[in-house]
Amino acid sequence: MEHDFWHQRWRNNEIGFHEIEGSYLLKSYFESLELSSAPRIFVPLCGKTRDIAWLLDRGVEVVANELNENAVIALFSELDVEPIVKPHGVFTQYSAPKLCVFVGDFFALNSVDIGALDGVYDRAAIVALPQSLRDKYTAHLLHITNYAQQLLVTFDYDQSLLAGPPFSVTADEVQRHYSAYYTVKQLYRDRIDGGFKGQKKVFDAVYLLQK
Ligand SMILES: C[S@@+](CC[C@H](N)C(=O)[O-])C[C@H]1O[C@@H](n2cnc3c(N)ncnc32)[C@H](O)[C@@H]1O
Repeated sequence: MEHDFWHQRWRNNEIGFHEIEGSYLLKSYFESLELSSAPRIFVPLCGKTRDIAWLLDRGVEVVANELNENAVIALFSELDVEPIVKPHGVFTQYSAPKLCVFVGDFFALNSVDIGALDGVYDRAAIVALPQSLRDKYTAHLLHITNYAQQLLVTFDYDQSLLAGPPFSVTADEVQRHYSAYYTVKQLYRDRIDGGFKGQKKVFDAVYLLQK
């Protein structure tokens, strides 16, 4: 999607993807990741997700990325944390103890920006991107995270019935992107009560990607 599309969504507060209580799927499946006692997790395309608060509460150090600066300002405000804000290459870096968010284009991030990681948490990141960008997204994510294990949360539905985002990312597509690098395990898939955007048959799914 064009950057303007997302900036406009944030400007108009069209953020139906945002979960006020955070994702119950993260809470249910986070323990599946094999983590050290002080893990460091990357959250791509993070919006102002409350999942970051949940991770911080568990002692996880979070490094994240988001295009829209107002989303990141809201993220810190809702955490009730005053960030240190400074330029970092083409990014603006918002940081606080145990949290660093790079504001700017995901595709401009590199592995040095992100540093060493224990894992990646992708919720509504791959599904935010159209098919034409998803190969590029997964290749770049693998590269900058040095193939760190992932907890991946997706949606799938009949794409012919609904234009994204969120886009439908099926189990086959997850395999196609990642099976050369990880063992891909589907931990969960179930129908979302009521579906979304007028579509009743929508599923969410959780995958664990580990070497
Ligand atoms: C569907 S939302 C998901 C946000 C968050 N992961 C969540 O679960 O609430 C996708 C987010 O990706 C951001 N985004 C889109 N394209 C991006 C890019 N190229 N680089 C960084 N962030 C991007 C959007 O601004 C938006 O906040």
